[in-house]
Amino acid sequence: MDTVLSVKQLNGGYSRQRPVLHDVSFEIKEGELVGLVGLNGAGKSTTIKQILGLLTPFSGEIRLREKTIQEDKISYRQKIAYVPELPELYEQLTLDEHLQMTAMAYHLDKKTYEERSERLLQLFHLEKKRRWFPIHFSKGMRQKVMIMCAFLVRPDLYIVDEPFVGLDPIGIQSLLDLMTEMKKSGASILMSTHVLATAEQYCDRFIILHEGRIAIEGTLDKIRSRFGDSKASLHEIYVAVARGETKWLS
Ligand SMILES: Nc1ncnc2c1ncn2[C@@H]1O[C@H](COP(=O)(O)OP(=O)(O)OP(=O)(O)O)[C@@H](O)[C@H]1O
Repeated sequence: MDTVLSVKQLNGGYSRQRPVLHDVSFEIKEGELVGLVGLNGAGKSTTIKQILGLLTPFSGEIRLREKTIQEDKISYRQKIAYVPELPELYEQLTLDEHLQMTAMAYHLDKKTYEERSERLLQLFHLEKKRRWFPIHFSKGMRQKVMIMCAFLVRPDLYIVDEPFVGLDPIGIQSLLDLMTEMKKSGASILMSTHVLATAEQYCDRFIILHEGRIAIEGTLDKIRSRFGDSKASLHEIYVAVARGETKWLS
């Protein structure tokens, strides 16, 4: 499978005097769902901001389909869809208008837009709310709008930041089903989450960040074998390592 995202020896953060990320390297291939895991402040959101191009690496590089953001900013950005942890909607646009604006930004044709948006509206049970403004939405409904916008465009890479907090069980399952479907069609997904039991079921691989460095990376089987317990859950391994009860495994 081709590599979609390549992060090499990334040092980054908000000020050069106090970098947050230290020598972070990983790849995501086509069709992979990779879980980005770590305690509060470990550097997950900072990693995501670096990939999105909201922060510039102090050193190292990030390539999406072999190109850095500097080489072609527009095409780089169009290959990514981002679902933020906190929904950011335009208060003056209806749900329909959010979807239309996304379709325009990503140059979707009318037929594709109509087919995909209908399906997403049904899946997230929001068909009746298409003319509503965000002020009338609950937090979970706002989150669903962001998810629908991301899945409307079908990019090479989805970046999903903590999707499981705030969604109802049907919303969570719909999102998991969509991610599985997109993976099958070759899309790559980087998902940051604290909900390790769900991550364990759905992610192909994990990147565990601790204090801005990759502490462990690999499939659950690989992580279990390094931990020395073939039945341990990701949660158990992560808690033991983060509490310093066992040494880091990489
Ligand atoms: N805007 C900012 N300016 C300066 N430092 C920041 C900023 N945002 C985060 N940091 C620092 O960067 C480090 C990593 O934070 P980050 O938000 O990447 O963690 P996280 O793993 O996403 O945590 P959480 O699980 O709490 O969302 C922390 O030490 C934090 O204080």
